[in-house]
Amino acid sequence: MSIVTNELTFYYGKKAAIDGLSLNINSGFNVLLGPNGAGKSTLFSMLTGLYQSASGDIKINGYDLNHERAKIMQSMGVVFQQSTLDLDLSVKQNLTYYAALHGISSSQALENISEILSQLQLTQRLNDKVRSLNGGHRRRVEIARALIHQPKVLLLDEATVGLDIDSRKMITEYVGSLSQQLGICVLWATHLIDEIAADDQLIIIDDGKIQAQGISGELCKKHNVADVYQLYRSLTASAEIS
Ligand SMILES: Nc1ncnc2c1ncn2[C@@H]1O[C@H](COP(=O)(O)OP(=O)(O)OP(=O)(O)O)[C@@H](O)[C@H]1O
Repeated sequence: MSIVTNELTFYYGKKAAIDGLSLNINSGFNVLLGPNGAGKSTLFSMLTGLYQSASGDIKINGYDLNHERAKIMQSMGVVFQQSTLDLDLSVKQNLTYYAALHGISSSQALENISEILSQLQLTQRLNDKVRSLNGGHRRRVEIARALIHQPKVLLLDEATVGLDIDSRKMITEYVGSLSQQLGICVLWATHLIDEIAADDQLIIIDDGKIQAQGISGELCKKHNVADVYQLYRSLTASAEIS
């Protein structure tokens, strides 16, 4: 499982939001850390094929995004920054509809949903309308939806922003355990520094460029700083962080 980008560039008008970005990540929990405006969401839009790179290329699990997008999408799950759930449908309806889009049979979908909702402690909410769920539960439904087709690559853009501490902890631990148990390649974009463990793969992005990539604890040693916060401060121009 891998995501490899080579010299990616993306412009909004004349401004380069992604600027010659080369990334190489494999199975496991990979944290993409950067301040507001660093280019995280733009990179996600490129990795999902929504935005076309002005130059460079993207390979996901060995497939070229320009030529084999359908194959990539079959094994990619995405949780975007903004919710895309239908609030007036139930949890089950949201999930079964998405499973059907992936060509999963109803019986298989129900089996997958039951297992994932149980892991996410949401079984009791299966028939509730999404509108009645709190923010943490809605996020869990989005993660469940992204996992229904058993993806090999999982992208999450600021999945825990705005959630309370318990929900954040539950979601980060769950996604972290998925990446270990199933060998999924997770790319977890965040600007919340406390979500990063010393053994996580860390990619620091700023100004549309990778500023550092490696095991979080090792990067701190290499840059001779005490913690990720100091590492982040030393590598980003306008660090504003929670
Ligand atoms: N639709 C747009 N039009 C023009 N500029 C944009 C647009 N979207 C983003 N930008 C700019 O591109 C740069 C990268 O933005 P992007 O949203 O990718 O960063 P981000 O790291 O995801 O930030 P945030 O954490 O605030 O979402 C920023 O300078 C931003 O102002």
